[in-house]
Parts: sequence; structure tokens; C-alpha cells
Amino acid sequence: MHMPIPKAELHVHIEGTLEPELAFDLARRNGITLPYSEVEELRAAYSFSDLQSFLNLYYELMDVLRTEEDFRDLTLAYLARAASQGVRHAEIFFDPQAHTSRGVPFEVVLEGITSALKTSEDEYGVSTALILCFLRDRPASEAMETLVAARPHLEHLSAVGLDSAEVGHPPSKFTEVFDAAAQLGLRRVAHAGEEGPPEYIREALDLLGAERIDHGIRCLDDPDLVTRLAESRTPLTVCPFSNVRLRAVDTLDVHPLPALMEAGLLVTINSDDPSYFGGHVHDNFLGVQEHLGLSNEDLRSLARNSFTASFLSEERRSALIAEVDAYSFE
Ligand SMILES: Nc1ncnc2[nH]cnc12
Ligand SMILES: [Zn+2]
Repeated sequence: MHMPIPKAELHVHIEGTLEPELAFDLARRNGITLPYSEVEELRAAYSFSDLQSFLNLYYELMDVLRTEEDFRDLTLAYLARAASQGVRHAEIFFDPQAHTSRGVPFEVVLEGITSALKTSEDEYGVSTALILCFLRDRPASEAMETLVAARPHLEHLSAVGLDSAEVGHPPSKFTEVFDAAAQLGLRRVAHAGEEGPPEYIREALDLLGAERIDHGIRCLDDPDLVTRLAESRTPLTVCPFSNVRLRAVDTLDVHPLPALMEAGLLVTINSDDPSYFGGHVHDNFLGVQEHLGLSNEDLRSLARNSFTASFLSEERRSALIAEVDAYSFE
């Protein structure tokens, strides 16, 4: 097969890459009985009415992740798949509180993931960064405890992020923990404007110091905010399949990606939770091309944006952008 265009993936939750087959394998290995009799029955449950209905299943299935080996296998499976999708650099989210709250130690999670990441460049040609996400529907004090747990391991972490149920949990709740993360030298991103209002995007910028907005599609409800995001070149990590599956957008044909691009925003395309939403990152590229009439040169711009919006060194960034520029679609 012709290799897909080189790209960075900047919005992927490692727990959202858990395929049903691997979930059953890990359940068997750990002596856990899933409330689904087989892979097909589990896949049939992947029908969501909104973000919360997805999160319920996402957290439930995480129960199969218990040991360092589980987290390593999960991460290796993602990296292999990402490489085949043309991913050359991945900035990967993980949700430590979803594991520590079940009694899985922070170190088990982190060491499992990082043991896979350290082989990634050699094995798959994919450089990586790791982003620790706080669960916004849990107390800010718990986020702070998580940051404290992470402190001895800063060499493995590039940034902090904010995810989980958005509405009713504004960024302002996490001002203190994001300040503390910045003091530790961590970069900052936040989910905002997925289901929540433009005001949450403003808070993420002004109160959390977010350098990228994850999703951010609802900025379009606030033209002044769109102008601000365009002028500041603040990246949006847009996830088209996710938006459709979680009903933030009715269908792919009416996805606001073209409006975001026309407004001059630094837009990137990402998979979010690929095993749940019907495709990995290149599948999202092909989906928006087909349904929104994007040209190959539009895809090239989006791929270029993904490296521009990354936390890569200038040297690797320009080398990868040169690969995008040299890529032939034929
Ligand atoms: N799309 C999403 N929004 C918020 N939290 C998430 N956690 C995993 N996927 C998410
Ligand atoms: Zn997400």
C-alpha cells in the first residue's frame, strides 16, 4: 500500500486505543469477566449519544488494564497502528486518575507506557511525547495529588492536559494545578469547546495558559474568539470522527472543519479515541477529504500544521515538514 502522508498525532488518549480484541485478551490474562460475551457484542455497545455515554464505557473497559505489561501492550499496539497511518510523531494523553482510583499505582501506568515509548523511534520511526491529563469531573485537589505523584517522573512528561466530562467543569476549577504544572516546567493543553461553550476556551487560554486547545470547535460561536485564536496561531486539535460519534456534529458532511480552516486557524486532524470512533488518524484524513471535498493540498496543509502545532524540537519539526512537502500522493 502507498504510505499515507507523514503527520503528527496530537490528540489521542492511549486508553481510547484499546481494541475490543485486546480488551478480551487482557481480561483473560487478568482473570476478569467482562460484561460482554464476545468481541462483536462489545463492539455493538459502541453507539453513543454524547460525551458522557462514551466516557461510561471508556472507564468501564479500563478495568482490564492492571499491570505494567498491560499498559505496555496497549501502547505498543497503538504505535504499530499509528506508524501504518503515516504518524511520525505522537503526543499521547493518559488518564492516571482513571487507574489510581481503581488501585493501580501511578508508577505501574507510567512505567508500562514509557517502556513502550522508549522503543518507538527505533521500532516504528515514531517520536513521542506524553501528556498527563487531569479528569475535570473529579475534584481539583485530586488533580493536585496526581501532579505530586508525577513529580519524581518529570523526565517522561512533556505537558499536562484536561479531559473527561466538560460541561459543568470549567477550566477555572484547575487554575492552581496548571500554575503548579507550569512551575515544574510542563507545557499545558486543555480540552475545551468540545461540548462546552466558547467561554471555556477563553478560560483555558487565560487561566490555564493552554498553548493548544483540544477540540475547540465551538469557538465558531464566538467570532472575536476565532480572531484571537487565528492571530495567536493557537492550534486546535480537531477530531472529526469523534465529533460525529459523540454527536457534537450531526454528520461528517456538515463538520465545521472547512469553516475553521477558512478562518485562518491552525487546525490539526486527530483520532481522539480511535478504537471507539471508527478510525485512526489517517482514516480521519480520508473521511474529511471524502465528505468535505478537501483537496490533496488541503491534506498536505493539515499534515504540515500537525508538526507546526507539536512540541517537537525545531530540528525534527523542520525535517518532518520537509517530508510533508516532498510527499507524493500518487
Ligand atoms: N473526547 C474526549 N473528551 C473528553 N475527555 C475524553 N477522554 C477521552 N476522550 C475524551
Ligand atoms: Zn480527547
